[in-house]
Amino acid sequence: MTEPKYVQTTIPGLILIENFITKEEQNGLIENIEKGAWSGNGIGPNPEMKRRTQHYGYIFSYRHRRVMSKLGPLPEHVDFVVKRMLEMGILNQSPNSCIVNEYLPGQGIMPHIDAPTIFGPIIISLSLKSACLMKFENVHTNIQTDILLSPCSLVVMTEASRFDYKHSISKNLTEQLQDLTIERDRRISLTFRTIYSWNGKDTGPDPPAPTPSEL
Ligand SMILES: O=C(O)CCC(=O)C(=O)O
Ligand SMILES: [Fe+2]
Repeated sequence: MTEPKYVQTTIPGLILIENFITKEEQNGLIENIEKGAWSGNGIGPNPEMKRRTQHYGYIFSYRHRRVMSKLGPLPEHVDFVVKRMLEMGILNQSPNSCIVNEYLPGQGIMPHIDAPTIFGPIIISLSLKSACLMKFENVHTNIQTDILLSPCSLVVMTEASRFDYKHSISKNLTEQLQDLTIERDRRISLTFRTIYSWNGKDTGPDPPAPTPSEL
């Protein structure tokens, strides 16, 4: 089995681990995800989104920029991922939200900071299938840095990388990082977060609306 490997980056607070899961584990996850209910492309709860998503734990509305409802615990097929994150000390508490994103060739995500009023201080993304670049832009200096997200890798945004950098994924069909050329293909990611402004109550008060730049 290929061991998880920590990769050094120049972005403060960013943790990058290649081979966080094996190819077999990736295939098992994809098989389960394909059976799940996709939203987007006209289908609720996020019908306006071109990119398809699946929401585990809580339903998050991108249009309303808030958590809409609680679904329950994360599904069993992601348990081994959470267990490994806890064992490796990446988190000391299980996340209560996981959003699956599907990026077809030509799809990406605009530069944003995940809403700090809604989501906790650690944002984790597990990459499946196609590699892509994630661009980090320092909001104070505007300096941009590309990070390679290879299949089966885990990227963990903490501290400055989580709060002082916007992250984005381009729509480009081909990407270049030094000598490496990436032909973008279908990518699936699982983003693990802790939703803390929801207070664990379905009837709790709405979290404060974040400013557009926060999302
Ligand atoms: O697809 C990813 O790896 C990141 C997704 C993301 O940044 C988000 O949903 O906020
Ligand atoms: Fe994000």
